[in-house]
Amino acid sequence: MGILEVKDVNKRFGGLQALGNVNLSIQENICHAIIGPNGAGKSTLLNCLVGKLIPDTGSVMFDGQSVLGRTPFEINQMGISRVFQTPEIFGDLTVMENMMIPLFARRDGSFKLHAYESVESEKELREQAEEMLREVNMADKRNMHSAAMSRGDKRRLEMAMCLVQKPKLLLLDEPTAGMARADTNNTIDLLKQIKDERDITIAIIEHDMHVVFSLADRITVLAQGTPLVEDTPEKIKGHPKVREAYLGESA
Ligand SMILES: Nc1ncnc2c1ncn2[C@@H]1O[C@H](COP(=O)(O)OP(=O)(O)OP(=O)(O)O)[C@@H](O)[C@H]1O
Repeated sequence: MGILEVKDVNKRFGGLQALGNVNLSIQENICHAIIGPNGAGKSTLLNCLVGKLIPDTGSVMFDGQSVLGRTPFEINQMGISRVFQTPEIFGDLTVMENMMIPLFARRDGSFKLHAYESVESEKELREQAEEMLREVNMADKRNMHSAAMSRGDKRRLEMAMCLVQKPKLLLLDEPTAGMARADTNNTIDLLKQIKDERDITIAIIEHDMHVVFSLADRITVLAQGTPLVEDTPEKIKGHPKVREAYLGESA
């Protein structure tokens, strides 16, 4: 039994079957990549996991509980954090101010920036933010305005904002999209470090095969809304069905 269990999920957009009978089991504490050609249904699947879309049929269980019918905020509170293609940070705020947002949200149960009662004081939260920034090598940038940072640093900050919530499952939606090679390699190194040092499960959608093969322990190939094959990176590399789905070669 995986930490995330997707069973018989279907999702239609009008006449288009975006997901058809998707079954997926993601095991705890591994990195599981979901790859597939454009339009395969990867983002639709991810959106079904975080409450942004509701499947027409099927079930999505996380850590033994159904995520269906819950809001994205409730799913986040269950322990699922998502990093988007475009970093979702507040450019007008400093790195430290950005870090405090998810911590206040977790403490107060919403994005209220001023709460009267608290279990954890602001000082404790700041210490947690500082510790997290040290872990991702951003402590020296704590007072920097986020808008002024490189794309790689913005991504690093967004990951720190997710990780400080101590998620059990981190969902990454093309984390290196649009990055220069150096920033991509830094992001790979950061994710390897996160994998090695934390009890965390990572699910990643990614087009860059260098990133996928550097990080993934298991790979599911999605084609036309249905999982085609799931295996280790070594087996996936030479799989005839994968070559067919990507390159139009006959198996
Ligand atoms: N909100 C929507 N309304 C209508 N059709 C949609 C919607 N979202 C996605 N689709 C369609 O569903 C199919 C799957 O799209 P999805 O974005 O999940 O694919 P993807 O594998 O993530 O693609 P890419 O790699 O290009 O991001 C596509 O044909 C897409 O056009």
